[in-house]
Amino acid sequence: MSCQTPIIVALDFPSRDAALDLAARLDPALCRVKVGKELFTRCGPAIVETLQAQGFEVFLDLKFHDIPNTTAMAVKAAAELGVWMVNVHCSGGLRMMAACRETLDTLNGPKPLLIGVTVLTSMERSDLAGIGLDVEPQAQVLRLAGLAAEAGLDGLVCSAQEAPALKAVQPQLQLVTPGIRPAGSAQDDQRRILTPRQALDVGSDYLVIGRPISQAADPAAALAAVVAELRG
Ligand SMILES: O=c1ccn([C@@H]2O[C@H](COP(=O)(O)O)[C@@H](O)[C@H]2O)c(=O)[nH]1
Repeated sequence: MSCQTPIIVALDFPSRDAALDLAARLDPALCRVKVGKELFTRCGPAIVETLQAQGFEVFLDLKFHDIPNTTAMAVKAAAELGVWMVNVHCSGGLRMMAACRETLDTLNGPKPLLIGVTVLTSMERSDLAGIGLDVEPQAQVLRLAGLAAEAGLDGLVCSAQEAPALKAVQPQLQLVTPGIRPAGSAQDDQRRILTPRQALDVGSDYLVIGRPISQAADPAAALAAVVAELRG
């Protein structure tokens, strides 16, 4: 049965043991898990298969960004691994995203949600200026969202701060929002943040939460607190 929770816990760890230690403290009925670049580069597909065997649906957060054929074949490999969600950078362009969509659509069986990364939640206006984009993050997110919608993607990675504007123009896209910080927790390197409750209230579909849970003294209690905040 598919998990009903909006919470995705980021397993950002340097080893299999550390990731599985946290997973053992989490309940697959209360959260999904995210495998990102650090853990996947250390452990490979086996860590995904292990987490799936433990009952977790896995978001493979490798943010593919390459020419259309290479990206589409990477997405196909992720689909064949049985992940629940996979993502590509929208800045790879319309043809790249469309190639991923077309490739997934040719596959038989369950397909992962195909999600486009817009503007990283660690970035603010000055970071965009540094890469030659003289624009507010939300304007760039909306531009990339239009391309993702045209390519037939299922959703976007964005900040929850952009959710109201996105839902107004692309209500069919599911919004996956990192940069979630429970009140009182450290901002770390994130810049465009909201609390779990705020994020859900403004239209986020999925909340990606890493360090506020993974680095907590009691990760299970930290997850339970987020669950309670969302129910309250
Ligand atoms: O724009 C983005 C895209 C991905 N992420 C990832 O989400 C988690 C957030 O972790 P925290 O510890 O809660 O900051 C992390 O794995 C990032 O790679 C993101 O933060 N922003």
